[in-house]
Amino acid sequence: MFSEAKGDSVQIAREYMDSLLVETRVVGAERPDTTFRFLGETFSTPVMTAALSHLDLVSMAAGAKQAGACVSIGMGGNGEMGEILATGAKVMKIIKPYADEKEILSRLEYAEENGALAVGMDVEHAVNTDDAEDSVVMGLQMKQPTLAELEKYIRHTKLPFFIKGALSVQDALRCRDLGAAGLVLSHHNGLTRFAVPPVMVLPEIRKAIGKDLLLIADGGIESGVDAFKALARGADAVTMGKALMGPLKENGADGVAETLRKATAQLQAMMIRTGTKNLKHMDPSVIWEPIGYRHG
Ligand SMILES: Cc1cc2nc3c(=O)[nH]c(=O)nc-3n(C[C@H](O)[C@H](O)[C@H](O)COP(=O)(O)O)c2cc1C
Repeated sequence: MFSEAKGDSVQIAREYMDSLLVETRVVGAERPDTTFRFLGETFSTPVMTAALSHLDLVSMAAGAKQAGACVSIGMGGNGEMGEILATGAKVMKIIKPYADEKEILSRLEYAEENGALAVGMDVEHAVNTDDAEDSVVMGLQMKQPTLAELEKYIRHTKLPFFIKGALSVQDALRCRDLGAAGLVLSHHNGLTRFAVPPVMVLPEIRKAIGKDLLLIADGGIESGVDAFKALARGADAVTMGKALMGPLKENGADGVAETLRKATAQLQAMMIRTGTKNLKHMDPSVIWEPIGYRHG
């Protein structure tokens, strides 16, 4: 039997993130620019909102828009998606791996017809954590999509398609071959026990796929310092989830905007301290990691 406490992937990811040290390169550093160009749009920051659900996502989107950030949204029907899109925020809709294909196709079609920026699927949420049963989420049955099904969903839409839950080179290569636009590297709040932290596996995935896929690091991003570490290790963007929930509850859209702006300011400070002039010049060699795990 494993230790449940030790197998908590959220905790493992936190400890790994905090073990990473940053080398300063301040001499002659230029004022950094956090402008983020993504899927033909320009954002003020590469810090996005995570694909949350069962919350006031309309205010979340309004706050992200205020801060010039891209929004991802999770489970929810087309009605809610419409209200979120009406805020004018740029939205990536992450669709659950529903067993009923109609649920997937209708959301893909709605997202495309109503101006979403991108879509995706959180494939990591198909099965339960501690048995091999398919999950039931909010009364809706999930199912692990086959490669053929995933390819069908990707081809069903003209929108860029992101696979959320890929966390290995094997999955990254498969997603690229299926025609995905990118990955959200995630273990979905520890759904997989003892999961390799996204920020740990990032450099290996980046090396394997080069620029073929956009990489978004998800999980445990609580500050601009965390964001900097993920970006330096090869992410194009990061998402912030739980860290936005308190500010959303307390101050609605303004709380979300303020938190995203603060994270972006912290990211900018880390960039100036490391001589990183913009997001295109992130350099993994500024990060020092303790010698520890090796891919076995
Ligand atoms: C309340 C809540 C609802 C979530 N709903 C979804 C969802 O519907 N779809 C999804 O892909 N992920 C969902 N997630 C997972 C988040 O997108 C994210 O992967 C996870 O929270 C880790 O990021 P964080 O540490 O920044 O929160 C949810 C997380 C929370 C806390």
